[in-house]
Amino acid sequence: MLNTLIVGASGYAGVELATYLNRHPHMNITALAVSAQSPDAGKLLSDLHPQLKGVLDLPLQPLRAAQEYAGKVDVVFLATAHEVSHALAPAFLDAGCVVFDLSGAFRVNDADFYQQYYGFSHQHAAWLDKAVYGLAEWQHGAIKEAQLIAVPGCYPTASQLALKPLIEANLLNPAQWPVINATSGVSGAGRKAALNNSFCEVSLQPYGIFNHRHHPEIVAHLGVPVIFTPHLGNFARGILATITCRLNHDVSREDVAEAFHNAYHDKPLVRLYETGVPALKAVVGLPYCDIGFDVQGEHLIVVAAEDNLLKGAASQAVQCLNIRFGFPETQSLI
Ligand SMILES: NC(=O)C1=CN([C@@H]2O[C@H](COP(=O)(O)OP(=O)(O)OC[C@H]3O[C@@H](n4cnc5c(N)ncnc54)[C@H](OP(=O)(O)O)[C@@H]3O)[C@@H](O)[C@H]2O)C=CC1
Ligand SMILES: CC(=O)N[C@@H](CCC(=O)OP(=O)(O)O)C(=O)O
Repeated sequence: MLNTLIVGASGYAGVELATYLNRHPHMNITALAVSAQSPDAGKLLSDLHPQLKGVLDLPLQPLRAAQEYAGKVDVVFLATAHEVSHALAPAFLDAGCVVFDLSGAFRVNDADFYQQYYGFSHQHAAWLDKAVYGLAEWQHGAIKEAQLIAVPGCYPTASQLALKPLIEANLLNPAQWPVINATSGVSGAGRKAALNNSFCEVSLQPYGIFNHRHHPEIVAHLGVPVIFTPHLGNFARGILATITCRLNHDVSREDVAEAFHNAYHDKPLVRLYETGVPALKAVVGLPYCDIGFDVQGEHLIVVAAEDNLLKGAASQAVQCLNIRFGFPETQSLI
């Protein structure tokens, strides 16, 4: 059994992690933590998230110092804001824990990127260097060796799973950058109340045009330029990405299907559609990324759908845990 701590357990991603890890046969949840000043400290997780009543009635503990858990936990999940993960991860890593960070704090190995897109100066270049990007289907070997796994962002997971097979197979015409239009449910913004994610304010709108922090994350890991425009929709969860690309001359529909098949035929958490394209209802509440496409001449439209809190966050983190420790990849997920 591996002892684990979930930091940020009361949040939207944290409660999903707690649910998966609670039913994982090789994991023991040692503690659930929130901030030292949290108004929820001392409450049961199941008081805040009643779907866990009688299932997981552990209290939320205020996290005063990471060192309190040294020697007591083997694995730490950080489901915390980027700055919080940035501050906490090194202490857990120095104590020998394997850390799965759901934030953006260790995803891109470029210190300037953090100043520009996250508004803080990165202080842990050595850990940034060692961190492995946890895009599970593509990083199996590196994840197995890693002590710090930076779980990808929600939009970057859907976008990269859709585009990477096409890029690897050299099917895309570089003269036209892939155009990613993706819509997320409001849970993508976390559980804290804010005017811009309150019920009456949200309709359907693009945001972060040309400057969302997931754009450089996608480009850094795909290795090709893209146009990325996120949208906020008036539903709770799910991301649907519609991606328009230009194929190289003479690339057929069959070539596209073969590239996806080669990439994912043995990957249980990516589901390919032989015809049609996915809708959110196929993936909400589930740990899959579903991918479908259509071709007209040299034009290709790929659609990828996932639950932002699951394949876009918590289930991918647990998938990475399973890979890291040699458990079946879908253990506790399906
Ligand atoms: N929501 C999503 O779709 C996705 C989220 N992510 C990333 O996952 C992380 C968590 O996101 P999400 O669950 O949405 O966020 P939430 O705002 O819902 O939850 C944040 C959690 O962190 C806790 N917390 C805040 N400050 C501290 C602190 N100093 N020490 C310990 N715990 C703290 C909060 O509790 P309290 O404030 O009471 O202390 C809460 O439990 C973020 O980095 C986010 O970017 C990644 C992919 C998708
Ligand atoms: C709808 C919404 O607000 N989504 C968030 C992205 C989700 C998230 O938490 O960001 P990471 O994946 O980088 O951790 C946003 O656009 O900032």
